[in-house]
Amino acid sequence: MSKKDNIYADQLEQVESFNFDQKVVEVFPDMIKRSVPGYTSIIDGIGQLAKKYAQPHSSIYDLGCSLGAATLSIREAVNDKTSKIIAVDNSKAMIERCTLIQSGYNFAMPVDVIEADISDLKFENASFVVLNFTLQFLPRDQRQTLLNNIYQGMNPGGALVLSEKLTMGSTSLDHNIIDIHHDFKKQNGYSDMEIAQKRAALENVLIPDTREQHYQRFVKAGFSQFDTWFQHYNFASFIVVK
Ligand SMILES: Nc1ncnc2c1ncn2[C@@H]1O[C@H](C[S@+](CC[C@H]([NH3+])C(=O)[O-])CC(=O)[O-])[C@@H](O)[C@H]1O
Ligand SMILES: O=C(O)C(=O)Cc1ccccc1
Repeated sequence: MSKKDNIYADQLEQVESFNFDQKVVEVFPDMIKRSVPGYTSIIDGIGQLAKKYAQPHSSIYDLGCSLGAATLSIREAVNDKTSKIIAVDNSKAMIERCTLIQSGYNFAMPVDVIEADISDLKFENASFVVLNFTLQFLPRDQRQTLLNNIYQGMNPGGALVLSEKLTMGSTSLDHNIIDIHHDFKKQNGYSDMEIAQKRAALENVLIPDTREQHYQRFVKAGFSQFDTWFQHYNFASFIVVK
């Protein structure tokens, strides 16, 4: 059972930039479910999509795996011991906890949990790649290269699932959707102060793109087929097929 997220519940003298440290690990399942509309549906959907796209004798990548929720969903949905999942995160605290969690399950598909920067990876024989709310934390100038690398290492017929917080640009629509997302967080028990302090912590850390920016990157990397398979407010998930 995950502890309740109260990281921003008290007024802080100075709000530091958000990072995935031990404090966040302890509350992460609670934090992400109360903060990301549709998170549980997306995790379930990733398992279903893996059933369609994961190939035997191939590698499946979960990039920015955190505690490995997507990895678990795939391992549960795809009962194949000939393929393997490589779950990667650059937070030591996340990787330690993720390793412990994954070892507690007895699914057929083996899993390697690795502490690394996803920008340093070389992809090989990939059939299914997951970036579930991770690309938004990568510096903007590294995003295209990562997608190119994934495309290069992907087998024909393979697929990428990319989930992201979107921006609608500097528009009144964007302002209204952000307001609605904050109302969602309030309904899930966060106070106005918690919402404001978390927002400040994420400034310049979580940098959202527009749907068009994502679509342009898919085309530039070489992908020909893609669509939005899920969206709840400004949180969307794309399926991108090679
Ligand atoms: N360059 C990087 N290299 C590796 N990991 C990174 C990098 N940058 C950020 N991360 C990692 O990406 C994860 C983002 S959380 C993903 C949720 C998960 N996918 C889930 O399905 O529950 C999303 C969120 O909290 O909004 C964190 O664990 C970071 O350490
Ligand atoms: O909390 C938010 O406002 C978010 O955008 C999502 C989120 C969830 C967990 C860690 C960082 C960001």
